[in-house]
Amino acid sequence: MKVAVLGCGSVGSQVVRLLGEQADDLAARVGAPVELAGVAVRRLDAAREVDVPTELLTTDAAALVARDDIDLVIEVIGGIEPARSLILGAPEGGASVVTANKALLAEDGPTLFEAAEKAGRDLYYEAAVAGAIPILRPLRESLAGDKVTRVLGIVNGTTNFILDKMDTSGAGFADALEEAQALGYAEADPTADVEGFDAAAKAAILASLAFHSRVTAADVHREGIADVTAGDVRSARDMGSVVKLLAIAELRTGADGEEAVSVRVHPAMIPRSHPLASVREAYNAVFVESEAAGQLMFYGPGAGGSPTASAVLGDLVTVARNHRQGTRGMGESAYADRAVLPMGETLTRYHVAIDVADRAGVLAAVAQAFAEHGVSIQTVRQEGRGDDAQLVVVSHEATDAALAATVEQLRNMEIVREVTSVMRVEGTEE
Ligand SMILES: NC(=O)C1=CN([C@@H]2O[C@H](COP(=O)(O)OP(=O)(O)OC[C@H]3O[C@@H](n4cnc5c(N)ncnc54)[C@H](OP(=O)(O)O)[C@@H]3O)[C@@H](O)[C@H]2O)C=CC1
Ligand SMILES: N[C@@H](CC=O)C(=O)O
Repeated sequence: MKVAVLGCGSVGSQVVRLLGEQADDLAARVGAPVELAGVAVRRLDAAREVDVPTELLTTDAAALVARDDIDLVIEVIGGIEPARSLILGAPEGGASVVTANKALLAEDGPTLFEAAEKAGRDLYYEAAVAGAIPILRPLRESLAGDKVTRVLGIVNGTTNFILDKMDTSGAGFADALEEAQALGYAEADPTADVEGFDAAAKAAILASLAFHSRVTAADVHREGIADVTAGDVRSARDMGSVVKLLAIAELRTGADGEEAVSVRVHPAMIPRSHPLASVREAYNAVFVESEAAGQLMFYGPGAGGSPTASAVLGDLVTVARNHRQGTRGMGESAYADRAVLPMGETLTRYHVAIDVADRAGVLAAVAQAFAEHGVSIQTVRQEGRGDDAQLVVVSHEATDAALAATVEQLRNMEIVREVTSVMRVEGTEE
């Protein structure tokens, strides 16, 4: 089994290391030696976390993929191009593909699956979602006989690391991000993490598999953590909650009465008693709810070179075994034709902190604003007096559009000095 590794950064270097260190075990599991045949990089002279024999290094990834002795291409370059062309080129040349590239899969997955299928080759991508956690195989295979109704999780290690540091050590956003980058968790451009693009790509992949539907990154409502302030984190703490960046994919009934898919990524407050609240540092966790199985939880390291390489090598063994048996794994399941629900129609809950003028009737006026949009209030409490007076409101579930309109109205009220924090709330309504 001859393997070409494209990219030798955080993930690729660990794939190369494991291919060397586990060579005997891999050969035993596959039933044939697994040989590293080449490693494509951008810079030949860059310092690497692993020693790669000079004769295996190349900057010509396309030529490596086109070699007719390559059985498997592992793509860990990332981004859209040249990754897409290389992944499309591999099956044409007779090789299967393992990739960790969620950005590309969420943008153009079906094109890649079709190319692999047409050529009778495998395309596996367990590492693309939640690092080392086996979550895609369970969704695709173990739960294939069940009906998944909801997937809820923390799927970005970098943002979880940042929010955790802000909560526990009072670290500033920039310092926490720098630490996450040094640890190899962040994407080449950390905007993808911070602005929620990475989590949105993973949410699209999860939703596609969970609901057998075609969901792309563009279908996902996305908000990152760049606007989460120390005040929001403090506000959450005062409520006995934490702020997490959540990816939520669920089946809901649309306005037309048809089953639709709702997929979103946004920061949310969750109670400290919620299992997701205890997911620390760069760990990820994914809850899956299905009709027959009930609730399942998957937890583990969601980012970093070595954990991600573990998932890549798991796929390698599967592909190699298929290859030895002259077969290929099941392709993606047929796509159900489900609409994607607009965010405005999605049911959510809000936590709103409002600096108000401390005078009679304030509470009634604020409650009236919520009522006018059909949003009922779960709890409201007043903090401080005089110039420091603040109302903290937590709503019951309502459409996101109604909640957003309520906040807009609050911002325009004369008695409201400032709406200081608006955040969605997840977890049981107590
Ligand atoms: N880091 C993580 O925790 C995780 C990453 N992933 C995914 O894994 C993939 C790789 O991520 P990561 O290892 O962090 O990325 P890095 O930025 O650390 O590494 C990228 C590698 O690709 C090489 N490269 C870039 N452009 C080219 C090119 N045109 N031809 C050949 N090689 C090229 C770079 O070469 P050079 O070193 O010479 O610059 C580098 O070795 C991405 O898709 C990412 O989303 C998935 C899960 C977790
Ligand atoms: N940048 C990503 C890496 C893994 O997918 C993250 O932080 O989760």
